[in-house]
Amino acid sequence: MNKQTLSFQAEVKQILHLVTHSLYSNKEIFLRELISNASDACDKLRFEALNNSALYEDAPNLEVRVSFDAGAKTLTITDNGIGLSADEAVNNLGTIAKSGTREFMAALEGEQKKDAQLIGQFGVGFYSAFIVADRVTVESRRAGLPAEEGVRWSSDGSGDFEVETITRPQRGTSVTLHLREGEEEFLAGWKLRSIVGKYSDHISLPILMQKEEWDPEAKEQKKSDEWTAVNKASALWTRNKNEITPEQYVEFYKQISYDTEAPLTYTHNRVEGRSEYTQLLYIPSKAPFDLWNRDKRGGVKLYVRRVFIMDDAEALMPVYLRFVKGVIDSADLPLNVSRELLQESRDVKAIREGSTKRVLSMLESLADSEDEAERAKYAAFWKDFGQVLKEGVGEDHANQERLAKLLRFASTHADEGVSFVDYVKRMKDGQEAIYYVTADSLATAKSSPQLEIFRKKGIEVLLLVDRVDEWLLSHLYEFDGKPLQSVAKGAVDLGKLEDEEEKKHAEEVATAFKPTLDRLKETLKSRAKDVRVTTRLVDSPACLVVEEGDMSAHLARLLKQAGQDAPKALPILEVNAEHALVRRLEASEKFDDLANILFDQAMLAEGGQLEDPAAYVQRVNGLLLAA
Ligand SMILES: Nc1ncnc2c1ncn2[C@@H]1O[C@H](COP(=O)(O)OP(=O)(O)OP(=O)(O)O)[C@@H](O)[C@H]1O
Repeated sequence: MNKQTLSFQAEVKQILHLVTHSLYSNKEIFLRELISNASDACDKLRFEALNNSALYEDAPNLEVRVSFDAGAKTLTITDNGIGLSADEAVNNLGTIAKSGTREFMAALEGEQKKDAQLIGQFGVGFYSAFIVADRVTVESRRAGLPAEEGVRWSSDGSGDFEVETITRPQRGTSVTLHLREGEEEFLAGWKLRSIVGKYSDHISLPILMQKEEWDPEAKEQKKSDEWTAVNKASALWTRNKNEITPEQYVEFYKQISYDTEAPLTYTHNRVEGRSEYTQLLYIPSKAPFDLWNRDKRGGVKLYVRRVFIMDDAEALMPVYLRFVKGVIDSADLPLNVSRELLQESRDVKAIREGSTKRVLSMLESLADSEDEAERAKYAAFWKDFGQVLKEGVGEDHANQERLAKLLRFASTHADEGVSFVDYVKRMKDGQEAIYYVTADSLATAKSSPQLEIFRKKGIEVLLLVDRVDEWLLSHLYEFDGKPLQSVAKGAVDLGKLEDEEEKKHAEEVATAFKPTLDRLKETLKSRAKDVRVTTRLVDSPACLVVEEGDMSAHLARLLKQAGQDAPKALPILEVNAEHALVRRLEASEKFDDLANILFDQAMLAEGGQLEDPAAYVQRVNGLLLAA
């Protein structure tokens, strides 16, 4: 073919115009695109050669070379992949507009129009060369064609391109960029290496560059004839599990997470079925400093067929698993997937569900392990990440039950590490509910007067002292069919755990106490919704509880601390009619003072604050002096 000048197709012209005039940030992306095309071309050769190994000619090792000529101001990306025939060059590099073209242009006209990253999302990667080049020359020969059937394609990216036949002994393609004025930064080895490292490290082919050495006389870097790989050239996750050592897994984790410590655990699987993908997911051993930032994007990188697509693909993991690091490599997603598309994609949904389940299984196998060291790992995980995992109970209904099993609490039985499963195993005969108390600290929780009857009867109570626990409780009502019941809400109903005799005795005490009770109600009517006799106390004279549907006093305090309005519901004062102090009320001349002191002390015991501490002190002092 003699030299021909052809016109770009109308839409391609528009794209080129936009590319050269609108993309100012992240220009370096062009290298990723061209390397990705080169790697695709090698994949295609590999595929075609499955049936025709002659296509490898005398160069069976597939590779990509990146070189530059500072004098000529050119940058060249060469591959020995499938190559292009003259017809393919004409069609694929100028005549046939791609399906993503129109969307790409619409996006460019939108808000973020200046970001070159956009180009990668729409399958028009080749044209990104024109962001930094005012002429692009492609020389190529398709594998299997004779050397004389090579092609040269060249364009300045305005309206036309030229094609001609050339002789090209070597198979594959080289794309040469004649850099624009002002783009000389891409003529430095270190710069190119850093871009390759950033975007193309996990391309599984070697990306080679000429080794450079410092020439002290010329005072510049001199290229040697030796070509070395800039990337690691092997996507770890694509290799077979049994070919990867634990050290390699750890090293890879450190590379992608910037963590200096080894991960707690990891999982590596190839998932096949409706959606095909590989997952390599790690759980760090320590919480990062920004764990609490829910807006922080996830730590999972998305690859499509080994080509890096994006970091922080939050659509791949639920927010409550934001500490998970790793790689997901999809075989189904298009290379041009955008964040927006990710949110809607069914494949991504399947990946997210599958990966969530994987992470949970990973945690379960630690938590339920026969091996004590593994269980200790779970305890360490829980210490750092437990509160974040609790968020999942409200956010991930599909996995709520599995998450509930992974929760760990303090209880009246042990200061940490109590699971619902442990609790249920220890439930007393006839016990129907899982009892808990919420408080600001373990000490306050442990000394809650409301626990007394439970202690006396040997019933375990969970002590919930994390800030997120109240929130957790608003999403989790039961475990294993057993309702979660606050010991500080509503009347105590130990149901079958109470025997008839006790009930009868309590009723008698209550009847005898009735006149005093009425006086108490009257005295405290501005402070307590109700005053009643209780059986929940053993050693304490009184305690405060709230009505079944009301907000717990602890939650109300948390909201107040956070500057939010909490509904003002008066508490109920419950008194232990058999306590010496309460008995004293009846005959006391200082009934009002004693009544208020009882109320204030109940408030203090549950970690609350007195509205008028001075009045309390005065009353106590008055009584002390009278004694
Ligand atoms: N190095 C190469 N070797 C062989 N063919 C190439 C090469 N680079 C580009 N091509 C051809 O040019 C076409 C257009 O490339 P372009 O980057 O614009 O889109 P794409 O590669 O199909 O999509 P994407 O950018 O999402 O990978 C490719 O589909 C391919 O046929």
